[in-house]
Amino acid sequence: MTQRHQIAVLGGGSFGTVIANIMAENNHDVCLWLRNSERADEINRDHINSAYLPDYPLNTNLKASTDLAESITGCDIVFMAVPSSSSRDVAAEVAHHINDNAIVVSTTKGIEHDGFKLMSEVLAEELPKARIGVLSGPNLAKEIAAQQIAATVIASKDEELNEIIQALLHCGNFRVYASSDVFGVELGGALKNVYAIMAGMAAALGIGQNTISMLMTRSLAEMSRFAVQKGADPMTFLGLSGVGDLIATCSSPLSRNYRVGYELGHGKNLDEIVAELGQVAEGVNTLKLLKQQAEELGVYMPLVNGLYDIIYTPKSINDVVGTLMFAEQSRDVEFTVK
Ligand SMILES: NC(=O)c1ccc[n+]([C@@H]2O[C@H](COP(=O)([O-])OP(=O)(O)OC[C@H]3O[C@@H](n4cnc5c(N)ncnc54)[C@H](O)[C@@H]3O)[C@@H](O)[C@H]2O)c1
Ligand SMILES: O=P(O)(O)OC[C@H](O)CO
Repeated sequence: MTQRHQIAVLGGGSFGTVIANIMAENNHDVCLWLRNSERADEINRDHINSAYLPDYPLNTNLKASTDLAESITGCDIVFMAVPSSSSRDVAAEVAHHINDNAIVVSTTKGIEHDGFKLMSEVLAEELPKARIGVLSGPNLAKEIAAQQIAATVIASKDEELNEIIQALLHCGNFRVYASSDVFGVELGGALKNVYAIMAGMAAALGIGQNTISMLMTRSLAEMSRFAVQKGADPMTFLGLSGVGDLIATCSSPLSRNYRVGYELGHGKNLDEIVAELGQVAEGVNTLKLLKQQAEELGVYMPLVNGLYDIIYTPKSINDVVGTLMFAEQSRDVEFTVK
């Protein structure tokens, strides 16, 4: 018989709710921590999170709480599913209540403003005794909630942690692969959000399949070039957390980042789009950080620069496309060419 774990999932948005529910279905004790007491009451009473996933019935084993101490105390596993802008603050609070050597898994696909830190790095600083992992992959929460088949990656150097998380989340429609490349898995999840904005914008302009293929493939090349410069293994980008998530997010209106791009492509203002979305589109923040970091490292990232120019400078989409198409002739898959 598999061990029954006591688990807290921090963040009651769409992804937090979905993973919490899978683990509750797998017969673990799961508490979803969220700030909104009406939503917590609704989950406990009606077993639904109507604000995020109104058609997704929740397992009656899944409890919700607005009390962080109550949610975490005694847990051996904690999942972080809050936006990157809140991760450090939440982790600092978690530090007061968490068991030594508990497992903490980040699901957040974003980058911290100061120092270009990924969330596992933030967690390691705030929770130095925790065993840390990262969960990332092509995981549009609404598709998982609709019981569509999906897969993800758990990444940690701690092989036992990987095995525990694989067993926790595995079910008939969700499969978990393992990796030891924490940095590569996490970086892929954060970077692809930027290219999803671009893909959404392109979709709004009615582009064809050749153009879509070019955009996605050159996005992967650009991400990989950046990753190599940061010391990451570009091969990880060929997996689910890299190209897999890039395809999902660049192809689906269920992605918030794609939707931001789609509205931009229709001429809407960014601030208005973000306010109307009401959920986190991490790519908006990541774009600025990525452009700055690429400049500091001297990495050539024409797609990132072009998107930045369209959003934050008076340059039009046509100006940027013109610049990209007449850039110096280049090699394909050049990041592997020595
Ligand atoms: N939705 C997906 O398909 C998906 C899949 C995989 C990973 N992710 C990543 O997971 C993270 C969360 O995504 P999501 O889809 O659940 O986002 P979301 O916007 O649906 O939910 C985030 C939740 O966190 C809450 N929150 C924000 N700041 C908080 C704070 N300081 N304390 C407590 N709660 C706070 C928000 O109120 C919201 O309920 C993102 O980084 C995202 O990239 C999302
Ligand atoms: O809705 P998005 O754009 O944050 O994308 C969600 C997930 O990252 C898809 O894997």
